[in-house]
Amino acid sequence: MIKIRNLAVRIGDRVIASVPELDVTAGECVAIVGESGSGKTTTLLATLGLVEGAAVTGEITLGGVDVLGASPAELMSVRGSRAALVMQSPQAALNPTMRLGTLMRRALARHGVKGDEARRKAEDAVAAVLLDTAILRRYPHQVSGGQAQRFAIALALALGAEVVLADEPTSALDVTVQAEVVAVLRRLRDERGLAVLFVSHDLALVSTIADRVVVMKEGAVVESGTAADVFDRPRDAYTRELIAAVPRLPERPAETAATPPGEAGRTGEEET
Ligand SMILES: Nc1ncnc2c1ncn2[C@@H]1O[C@H](COP(=O)(O)OP(=O)(O)OP(=O)(O)O)[C@@H](O)[C@H]1O
Repeated sequence: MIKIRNLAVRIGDRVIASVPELDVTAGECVAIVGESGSGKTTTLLATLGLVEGAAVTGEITLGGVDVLGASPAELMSVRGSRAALVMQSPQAALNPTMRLGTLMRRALARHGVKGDEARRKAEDAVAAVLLDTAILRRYPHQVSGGQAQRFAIALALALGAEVVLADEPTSALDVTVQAEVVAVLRRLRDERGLAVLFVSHDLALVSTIADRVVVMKEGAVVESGTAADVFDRPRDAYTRELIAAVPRLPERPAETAATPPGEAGRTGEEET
């Protein structure tokens, strides 16, 4: 789904993100963590071909498309369908004058999906993120931040997204709502094989979803490995510092990779 090799993003002489190797496969969540300015967002935006004003070199494949060699039209097409960006403030990205159902229908129509099929896809996607279909009749200002976030994920699913790139998707939300949004992503990863690239500075939250973790500092990867390796046996001093700064890491879901699909990482909170 995502393959990065020898990525370097430079502004003048300064390398703001350098990632030798990063893969995200179907049914897997990889988190990039690190303090502010470490290069997390730059890496995510480079993966989508959205970095501007910087020189990007290396190899990036997203949903089968060679991002650095693709035409603008090819990039638009992969971003609009197979890969979706979920941002911090989804409400800001939703047209305030349209009901969510209209918004979803218009997006589907642009992909040639109309009528009953569009209605069915919209309802399926909304149910997949554990929202009531009544939400489709509401305007963006009539839903909470967590609901808007989940609707944004539903929109991506309806359009056929196989990979979601989430940039601090939960930092504008309170803790319980954060847990709900992450539970939805976890469920979609486990049940639909969604690939998730999750960028966050919140290690406690990351520990509840990541299968693998990449730690960045000052634009470089200082450590990467399975969540168990990075959280339980950190090798790098900076990773140990980051972990020490978290009051108490929540218990991670039972080893996600070894658990059959549909069972991994499920907790009661997602049913709320
Ligand atoms: N277009 C740009 N022009 C100049 N500098 C930039 C640009 N984009 C990013 N940077 C710099 O590159 C570095 C990495 O930024 P980036 O946003 O990737 O960090 P981050 O780890 O995502 O931080 P945060 O958690 O605060 O979002 C920062 O020092 C930032 O100021």
